[in-house]
Order: sequence, then structure tokens, then C-alpha cells
Amino acid sequence: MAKLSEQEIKEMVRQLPEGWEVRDQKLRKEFIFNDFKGSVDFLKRIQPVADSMNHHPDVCIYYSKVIIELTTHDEGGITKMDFDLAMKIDSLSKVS
Ligand SMILES: C[C@H](O)[C@H](O)[C@H]1CNC2=NC(N)=NC(=O)C2=N1
Repeated sequence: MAKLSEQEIKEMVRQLPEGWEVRDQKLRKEFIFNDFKGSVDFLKRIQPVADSMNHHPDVCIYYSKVIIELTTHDEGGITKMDFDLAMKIDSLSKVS
């Protein structure tokens, strides 16, 4: 899947839910949960979805904060796959 241009990325970021930004050529969002279990459970919900898409986020967990970064490593930049995964991850953050 081809790398998107800066202009395409700018337009598509506006259509994502609140909180997503582009930093260092990755889509990025911080999610806050109640505690470490909330963070880990979020990651557990992401894993089957990422595997089924064969597209995986870069993830950092800091206790109750999860930083998700999305880029297409094979292409060296952001592709539509990253936007598709961003939408799915965002909806998974809202499951209690
Ligand atoms: C071999 C495997 O299919 C590839 O390395 C996949 C796996 N998951 C991936 N995830 C992401 N985010 N980018 C990739 O380029 C990528 N490539």
C-alpha cells in the first residue's frame, strides 16, 4: 500500500477522532485508562485486530497511559492501513 503525501495525511487526520496527530512521520495518540490493567486490556483487544490486518502498532505503556504510534514499516511512511488501524484502535479504547 503506497505511502500517502503530506497533503493527503493532513486531510485524513482531520477525519480521525479527536487526539490523533502526526509526529515523526507516524500517526500518534495517547490513551488514558484507570490503571495498568486498563492499559494491558486495551492492548489485548488490539492484538487480534492487528494480527487479522497483518498491521501492527508501535506501543508504549506507562502505567495508565498507552501511546499508540502507527506507520507502515514496509513503506517507510504513513499509508491508508495506518488510518484504518487508527479508526479500529480508537473504537477499541471505548470498550469498558
Ligand atoms: C512480514 C509481515 O507481514 C510484515 O512485516 C507486516 C507486519 N505488520 C506490519 N505492521 C506495520 N505497522 N507495518 C508494517 O510494515 C508491517 N508489516
